[in-house]
Amino acid sequence: MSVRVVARIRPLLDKELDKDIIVKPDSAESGKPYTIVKIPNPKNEAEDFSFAFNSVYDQSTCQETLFTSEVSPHVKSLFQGYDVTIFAYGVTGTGKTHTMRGGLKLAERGVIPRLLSSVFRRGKKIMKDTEGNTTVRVALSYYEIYNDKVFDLLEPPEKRTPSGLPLRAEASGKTVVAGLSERACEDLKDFEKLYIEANNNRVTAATKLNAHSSRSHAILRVKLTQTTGEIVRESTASAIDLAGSEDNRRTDNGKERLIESAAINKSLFVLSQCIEAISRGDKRIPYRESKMTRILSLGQNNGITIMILNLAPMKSYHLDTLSSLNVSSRAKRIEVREIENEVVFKQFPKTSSTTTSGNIHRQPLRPLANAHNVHNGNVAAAAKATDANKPVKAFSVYTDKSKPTPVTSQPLVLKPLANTSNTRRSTPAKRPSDQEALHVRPSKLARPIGQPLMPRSTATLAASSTTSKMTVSAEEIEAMVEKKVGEILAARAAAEKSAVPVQVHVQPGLDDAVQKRLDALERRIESDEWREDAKSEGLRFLLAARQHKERGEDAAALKAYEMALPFFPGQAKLLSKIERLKAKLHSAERPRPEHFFDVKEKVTRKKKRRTTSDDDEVDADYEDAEADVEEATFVKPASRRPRVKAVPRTILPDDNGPPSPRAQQLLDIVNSRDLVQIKSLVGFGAKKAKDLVDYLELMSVDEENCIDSLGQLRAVPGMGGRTIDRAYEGLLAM
Ligand SMILES: Nc1ncnc2c1ncn2[C@@H]1O[C@H](COP(=O)(O)OP(=O)(O)OP(=O)(O)O)[C@@H](O)[C@H]1O
Repeated sequence: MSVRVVARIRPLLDKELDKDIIVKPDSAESGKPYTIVKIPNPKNEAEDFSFAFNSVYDQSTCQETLFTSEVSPHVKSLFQGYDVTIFAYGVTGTGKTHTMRGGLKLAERGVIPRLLSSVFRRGKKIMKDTEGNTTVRVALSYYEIYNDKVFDLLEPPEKRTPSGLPLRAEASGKTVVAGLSERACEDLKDFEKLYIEANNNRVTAATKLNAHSSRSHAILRVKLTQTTGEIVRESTASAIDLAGSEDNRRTDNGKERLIESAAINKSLFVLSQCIEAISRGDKRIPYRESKMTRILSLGQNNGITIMILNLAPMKSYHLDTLSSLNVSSRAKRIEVREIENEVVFKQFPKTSSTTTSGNIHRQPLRPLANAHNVHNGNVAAAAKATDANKPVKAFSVYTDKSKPTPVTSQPLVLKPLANTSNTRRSTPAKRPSDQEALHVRPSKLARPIGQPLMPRSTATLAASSTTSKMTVSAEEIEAMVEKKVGEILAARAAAEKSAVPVQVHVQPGLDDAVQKRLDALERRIESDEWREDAKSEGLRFLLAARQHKERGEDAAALKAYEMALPFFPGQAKLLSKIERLKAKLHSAERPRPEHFFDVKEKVTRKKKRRTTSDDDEVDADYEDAEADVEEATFVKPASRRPRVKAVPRTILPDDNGPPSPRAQQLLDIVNSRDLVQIKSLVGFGAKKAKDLVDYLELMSVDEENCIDSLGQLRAVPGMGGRTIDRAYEGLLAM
């Protein structure tokens, strides 16, 4: 993934005064374009802080200049199959909506209408140039995330459900919004009509700071589909107008606005955590902690990301501006490499013998452009080969001079080339098949002779660094790629076919305790402990299976276990469960109680040592998942995590009411921001304590802004689930 971070300083508005300007652009060398933002140190105004960006746009920058410099070059990449994400970040009232949406007049149109206009123009040209052989289709989705819930903006507000639309992890690792509508869009007029209508649906509420403050993150998704015969190339441009971060004390917010602000601050905080983690090169990016970051998938997605930091130049925004400058300057350290997308066919090649023969006429994978992908085994390996000192997973640092070249100027190749979620995993896969596929990815370098699609310099570099290591033949690679794609498609088909409800619902007949544990598991699935989206999908199936089993619905349980199988392929215990259920259904004899099997299996599993290394990884995945299902349902929970000992279940005081003395004690400890005190709470390790303190620091620059209720505390990232209950119960036990 590549992230380009630019800053835009807005002009003064009517009542703002020149003398209050404190934010200024600067250049690294005189006469060069601006790349630095300067702002005084609030504690010593004689001293300036400098923040470096890829580009800085001053108050005089018009909409066209910003678009031409920052977005327009990536439209070509979009048509080459890359995903492009553009998001505006900044404090309320700094010009995010102006930048993304803009005004109605032609000159004032923002990034979004200009992007659409560009896409339609280029699409028409392609259709004309290919005399209709290539068709280009544009479809729009538009949704908002309000209070961490997703709502479709193309649907009227009456159709909204209180809980909003769920997110779904695709087998490819991509996170999508389930049930989101998509409208085909023929031309700019179509788009404008849809866009205006949808914006009327957007939740906005006036605040003291800005009379038209947007209180939700708005995400426009432009899906581009180019079809030439059987070959489909799909890519997506996402334009995101983030809600503004703000300081509640200055906005005189009421209760409702406070809740909105908490949700906004939470998601922006998680965004900043993700950015920080990526820039540090962490393995674990906490992107799953808010819906917005899950959808953005920072650090997970491929393609091109442009972050526009909007800034107001005045003193009244001083501390907020500093905070957002801090976040964005971290984003600037995110690695700057793009990844080529993988191949997909409109129709997956039939499983006839020809597809596995050496005669197939499809390209295994697209050529390496100027890209190296840290998530991709072979490219990372190639990078390693060329730079032994550089860790494969490391992120490189921008130099201010290096404006990232999005894609090499290769011609539009009407070859199987698509950005599809179907064949891509965001993280190194755990399943053996995926591992295998990753290891064989040198296929990108084993392009059939005579098709030098790679720019020469890149090709030479890549080849020189890897050819000596090539041990797999083109046919073998073909077969392996085929196998990999087949597996993914099978998993997807299985998931689509499923009639088994995979969401956890309240089930009559399950007692409260069991239901609570199921709910807890559901939350865990959503939490960062389930970083592997595909794995959590598999877990959902397992969970559904266990519910069915508990209710004696063996046929449905069998089906759900079968649905889980693609996520844990070849997993022996899962297979044996399936077999047992089949046998049980077949014989229809009265079985022993199901939980008897489970307990026994669990004990046996614990005693047994695994021996086959090939199966280790998949078994570990499966067993993790299965252990969680068991823990959540019927078996005495395994003591995998420390528990509060022998404390009778406590009734917590009303989350949003006045805190009880004990709750107040908990809040005092939290508000102390003292790591030692916070770490003394049950369930708080060093990391959790630090995250909490960081959050409090980010929420307010001084120490007056405190958490006043357990409800507010629960809204803090990482404080979900039973965290607060356990800390509270722990205090009682002391
Ligand atoms: N570059 C600019 N040129 C002219 N006016 C601007 C510019 N940027 C922002 N403005 C004006 O500043 C005001 C606030 O901008 P805008 O509503 O876009 O802020 P925002 O960051 O989207 O706020 P919120 O987070 O509340 O949605 C608007 O009146 C807008 O027209």
